[in-house]
Amino acid sequence: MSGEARRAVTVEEILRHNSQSSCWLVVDGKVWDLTSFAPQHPGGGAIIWQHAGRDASASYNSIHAPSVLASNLDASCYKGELDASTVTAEWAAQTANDSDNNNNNNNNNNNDSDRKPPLASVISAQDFEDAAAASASAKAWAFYSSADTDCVTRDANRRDFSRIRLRPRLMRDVKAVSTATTILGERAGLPVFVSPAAMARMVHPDGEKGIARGCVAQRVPQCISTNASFPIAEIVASLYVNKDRAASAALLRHVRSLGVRTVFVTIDAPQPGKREADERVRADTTLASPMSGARAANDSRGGGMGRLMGGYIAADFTLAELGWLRSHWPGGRVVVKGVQSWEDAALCFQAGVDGVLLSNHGGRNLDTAPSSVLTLLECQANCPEIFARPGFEVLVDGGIRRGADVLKCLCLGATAVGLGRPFLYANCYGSEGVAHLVDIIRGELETAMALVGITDLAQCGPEYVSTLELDGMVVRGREHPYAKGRRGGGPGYLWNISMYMHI
Ligand code: HEM
Ligand SMILES: Cc1cc2nc3c(=O)[nH]c(=O)nc-3n(C[C@H](O)[C@H](O)[C@H](O)COP(=O)(O)O)c2cc1C
Repeated sequence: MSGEARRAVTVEEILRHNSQSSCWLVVDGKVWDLTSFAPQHPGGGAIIWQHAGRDASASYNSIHAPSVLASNLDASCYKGELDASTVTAEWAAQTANDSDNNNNNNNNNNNDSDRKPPLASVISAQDFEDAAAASASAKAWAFYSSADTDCVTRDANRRDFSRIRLRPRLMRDVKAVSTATTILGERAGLPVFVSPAAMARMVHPDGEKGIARGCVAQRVPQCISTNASFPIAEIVASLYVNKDRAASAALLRHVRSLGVRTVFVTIDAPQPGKREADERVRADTTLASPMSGARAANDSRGGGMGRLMGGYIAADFTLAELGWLRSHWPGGRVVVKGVQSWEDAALCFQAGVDGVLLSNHGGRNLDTAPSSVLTLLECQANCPEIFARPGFEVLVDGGIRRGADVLKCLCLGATAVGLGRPFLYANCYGSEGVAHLVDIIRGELETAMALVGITDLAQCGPEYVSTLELDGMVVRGREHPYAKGRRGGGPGYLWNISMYMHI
């Protein structure tokens, strides 16, 4: 920052930039010009314009790490230090009103401890979910829990696990049960990893860092979203996501240089879903802040936070570009996340990637897509070869809430499973909550393993599950069993992949 930019800036001057056409705001005593950046803000321009000419520290700090502004904006956007001697009671009071509005509508971390039960009384993933429902802000709860339109797929992800029954084999020695395994070449304490989820800071100031701390000791690998609340270097050692390929390549190089060995490419979000609970909360916020201009961010499909995230996503990343991705990820592993049909799983397998994550984004993008465990069954029925190649991993996420769900996936050929929302919910308690969740899932898995008669994950096999209740829903082959008519021929098989990186 230049010497000139370090000058003291008066409130009177800041107030001259209180509009969309000239938008300055103060964060932690520093004055920033966000005029050009605001329309591209991934969380929407409205939230920034709402604070034009004011102090935005409370709003900013509840979501972002201190370094985000400086590391994403050009140095010329920094205007100097707030001249504290010029702060008037009226300016300070307006700022306080804004923060109250924002905290009520958007953020949290304000005195929620009395609404959460003590951690020691939490004994299941569902208990964590209930604790989050009771203690997170309306905004955070809507963002985390919502899913596309009628939430059919989100709910089926969970329900289909209860439709698969375990088949115990008894009279075996199950005194010593081990859940240790390897996931994508990394030693792991159990066959579970953290699925990437944006904005973990909405329920706890430590955000993804808290999840990381809770996982390291438990040897649970964490997949970090490019929409994380912190710079990546602060988590493993926040990312500004850019859909232009050169920026993505630079991002890959940076992440690789931090020692990250696996990149997950999420393909199931070329368009974000229509998450109505999330959109309704945003609509409420807009109404509460008439000067925000947020209506401009709403279109006929709604303007929730999830929808705004879509601005990041390139909808033209295709199978052919997996080679490009590999060239920018030398020596590392590539996993394709969001596979929802056996045909795409087989294509990824043939393309030579290191694995697929069978996932429907927790039901957040395309409602009525198959539950993830149904996709797993579909792969078994149509392309069993993908389970046989050493080194090619079939991972699953979506609706996994119990150790028994983990066991069912492994018995059906998965090498490991991801949990998304449970980690976000556990993070309401910070890293301690995250570690506690891992303990719970491990304990449930050990019990389920012993009770079906196995002591090591290598012994998992399809003989321990009955899938009869789901078998009628498993697609076989490429063709519809009887619907053969097609108007206009159709485009055949197209692959539309988004460039949405994860490490
Ligand atoms: C260069 C600076 C900034 C960057 C790179 C940035 C980036 C982001 C990103 C990636 C998101 C998440 C979007 C999503 O995943 O849905 C977000 C959301 C958000 N940001 Fe920023 N941001 C910046 C500045 C600010 C400032 C100055 C404020 C305060 C006025 C702010 C307040 C918020 C809020 C409140 C959200 C949540 C959106 C919502 O409530 O719907 N950000 N930002
Ligand atoms: C709040 C939230 C944010 C998410 N953000 C991302 C993301 O940034 N990238 C991504 O690939 N998947 C994202 N996902 C999807 C998860 O990685 C995962 O596929 C899904 O949550 C698994 O389902 P579950 O929540 O039922 O465990 C997100 C999920 C949630 C709930």
